[in-house]
Formats: sequence, C-alpha cells, structure tokens
Amino acid sequence: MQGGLPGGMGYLGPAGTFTEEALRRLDPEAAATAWAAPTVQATLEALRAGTLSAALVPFESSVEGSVSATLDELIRGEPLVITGEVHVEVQFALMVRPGTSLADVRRIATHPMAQAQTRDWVARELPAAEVIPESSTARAAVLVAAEVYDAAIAAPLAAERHELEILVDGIADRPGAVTRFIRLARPGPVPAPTGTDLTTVVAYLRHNHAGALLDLLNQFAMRGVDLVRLESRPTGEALGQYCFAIEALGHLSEPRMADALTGLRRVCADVRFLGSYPRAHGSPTRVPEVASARAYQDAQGWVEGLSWS
Ligand SMILES: O=C(O)C(=O)Cc1ccccc1
Repeated sequence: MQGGLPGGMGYLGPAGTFTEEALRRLDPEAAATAWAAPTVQATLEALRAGTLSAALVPFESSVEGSVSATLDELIRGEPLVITGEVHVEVQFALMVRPGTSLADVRRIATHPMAQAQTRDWVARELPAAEVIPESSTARAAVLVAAEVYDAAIAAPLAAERHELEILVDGIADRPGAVTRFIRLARPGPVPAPTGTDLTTVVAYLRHNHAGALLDLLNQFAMRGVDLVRLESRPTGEALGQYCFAIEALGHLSEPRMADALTGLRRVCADVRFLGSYPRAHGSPTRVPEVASARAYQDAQGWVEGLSWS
C-alpha cells in the first residue's frame, strides 16, 4: 500500500490534510509512518479488512456539524469503535501555483467542510469563482499543482507539501473553528476509564410512538448521565426512518452508564456501541451522588439481601 506500514495507522490524506495535522498531535510516532488514504471510505475499508490497526478521520466541526461520510460509515458499515479523539483549531488558506494572482482564480477546489466555512469570504472576494468539492483539502492542493484547478482552500501545511504559494491566509468566515477527529479501531478492548470519558452509541427506536425519543433520553437522564450530543441520521432504509447518534459523558465501566445502556437496549430495536474513550478536553465528569458507583453498589447489596419465595 502507498507508503504506510501494513498493520499501522491510516488517515484521510493525501499529505497535508487537517487530519494529518491532527494525527501529528495525537500520535507523532504513528504519524511518521501512517498511510495517507485517498478518502474516508478507503481508510475505513482498510481498517475493516485488517490492513490497518487504527485510523484517524474527521468527525465534526464546531461550525459545520457532523461529517456525514464518517458518521454514516459508523452507523451502516461493519462495526468499528472510537478509541480516542483530538480537537484541532483549523486555519484555512487560499493557495495557488507560484505566479497565479487573485485575478486569475476561476476554479477553486476544497473539501465540503472547508467550503462551508469560507463561503462568505469567497462570495465577497472572488464572487465569479466556482468552488468544486474534493475528497480532502490536500487532494485539492495536489490537483492545483497538477493544473486541474486554479486554487485550493486548504491548511498552510498543504501548500508546503505540494509546493504551492499562499495567496491569502486566515480566510475562515468564523475564526476559531474547531474540528474534532476520531481514532477508530476494530471492536476490541475498551480503553481504560480516565474519569474524563465520552461514550458514543447509535440507537434505533423500536417503533414510532408518542414519547419514543423521550423514552430514549430518559434512560440517561434518570441515571445521572449527561448527554453532550444527539444527532439524527437516516437509516438509509426508507424515507422518514432515523437512528440517533448519542454522546454521553462517562465510561462503560461506570455502573450508571452500564445501567443507562441496558435501559436503552430494552427500549430500542437495536443499539450499536461506538466506544468509551478519553475526551480531548474538559474537566473530570461530575457524577451525582445518587448515581455514583458507591450508590449502585449499596442499592444492589440491599436488593440481594431481600428474600422472596
Ligand atoms: O480535508 C481535510 O484536510 C480534512 O482533514 C477534512 C477537513 C476539512 C476541513 C476542515 C477540517 C477537516
């Protein structure tokens, strides 16, 4: 496989993507030999096939929301689990082949997430330009170097890697946007709890009835588990059929989380566990006293001490 070691790490490439930048922060050693995959799908296919042991892909942005290519792969494909995350404050630059001026820029290539976050700048500064989506920002840079497009919107790192010149830097409509990247693996041992963990699942409701979503949410609320993200996605089976990606503060090893997931499994037609892993940021999760491991242990001891016939 191009570059990269079989059995190693893969990421959304080519060289110079924001994902590469994220991998350098998460695991600099793995980044040095990692495989730069052409698309998110190709990365996850290689992981599922066993060619890679782990993969890093973009998951969501503070401005654009979910990366549906990644979420849908996790919902619909062979099961994979999240084992870690990293947040990167991204910075977009407009880059060209040396010698191209702003007035020459007609066709700009970039990744849809970067397109969404620079839309106002492009409309204001290059109103006649066409923006073409590519599988990554660095792929767009490669295609500029190959003279397919006039310019790319990508990370400054991509200009360095592909010998382009930065015409304008810092072109994001909202500075300070953060992108979240996730490390994926095939299902296996869950990373040990750290006290600052996140658990991700996908839930499929049993049937649509009044309060079905409330039943689902209640499983977490009544066990003192804080939800930080809820996202509906089409199941792909029929119009109007959705599943829910849920992210909650806490780890599978905590009784309140295990209890919430047990309840969730009871009220849902299916639940896919997508992992418990350390959060990139945030303070240790505060657990209400009534939902603490100690409270669970005491209550369980009490029930076990009751006799019945
Ligand atoms: O295309 C890339 O460079 C990626 O890593 C995906 C992406 C695109 C835009 C913002 C953050 C991540």
